[in-house]
Amino acid sequence: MSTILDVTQLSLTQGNKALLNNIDFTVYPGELVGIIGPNGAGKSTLLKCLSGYIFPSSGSISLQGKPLSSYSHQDRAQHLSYLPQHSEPAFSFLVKDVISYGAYSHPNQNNADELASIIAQTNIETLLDQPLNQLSGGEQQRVHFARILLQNADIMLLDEPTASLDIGHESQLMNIITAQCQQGKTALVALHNLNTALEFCDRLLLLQQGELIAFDTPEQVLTPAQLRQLYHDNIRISRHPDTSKLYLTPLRK
Ligand SMILES: Nc1ncnc2c1ncn2[C@@H]1O[C@H](COP(=O)(O)OP(=O)(O)OP(=O)(O)O)[C@@H](O)[C@H]1O
Repeated sequence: MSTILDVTQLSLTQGNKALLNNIDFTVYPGELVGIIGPNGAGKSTLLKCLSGYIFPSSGSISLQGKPLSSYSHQDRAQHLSYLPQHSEPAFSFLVKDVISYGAYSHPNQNNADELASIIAQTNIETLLDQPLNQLSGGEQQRVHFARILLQNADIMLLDEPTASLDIGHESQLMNIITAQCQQGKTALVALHNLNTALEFCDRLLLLQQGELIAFDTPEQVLTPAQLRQLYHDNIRISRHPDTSKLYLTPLRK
């Protein structure tokens, strides 16, 4: 199968600090890839490079076999969507207008049915006529995710899309991403909740201090030895009694 994303020898240096150091990986269509790693590991920096929002110091990023830098803005927006970790609403845009910006890259398509379905899936029916900057953090996150879904790009780059969500909405959002990937979309999602990463992701890309430490199936990446190296004795590593999957919780000392 041909790849959808090829990252080769990607490095980014700011001052004398290497934020990303010789990162190599490839992603296939339909994959749900979790990007994990401790605070400051470089997850957001990597996603910003992949989105074209910032430029690497060296290395290359190919999207569907073509250099990312060769895409026009509109072309790129049709192939790739990006949900940043933080986005402060500067103006009091209405929720329904914010979502509609998702269709900006394909203005001639009639997407009324798709829009209605996305609004229902993300549970934002009652928010549509409200100003975005008067919503809670989790509500704003769901609105931005709805905008990304409407953009309908081949690859979604999502930076901690569940960070402000309650566990029910977290599950809903991850299941929507899973369904999208089953229909052929590809997702790269930065996550801190490792149980969520274990439950939903096909592969995990583990970063630490700007280095790619591992890129493999969740159980191959999150070995007890690796977890101890990353999080020391701050976590409890067990197996879930129902699923036998690895189960990680903060440890009270
Ligand atoms: N514009 C910048 N200039 C210099 N250093 C930066 C810049 N942006 C980020 N960094 C540094 O790069 C490193 C990686 O930051 P990044 O935001 O990518 O980490 P992260 O893995 O997403 O962390 P978190 O889990 O806390 O969100 C951090 O040490 C950060 O201080």
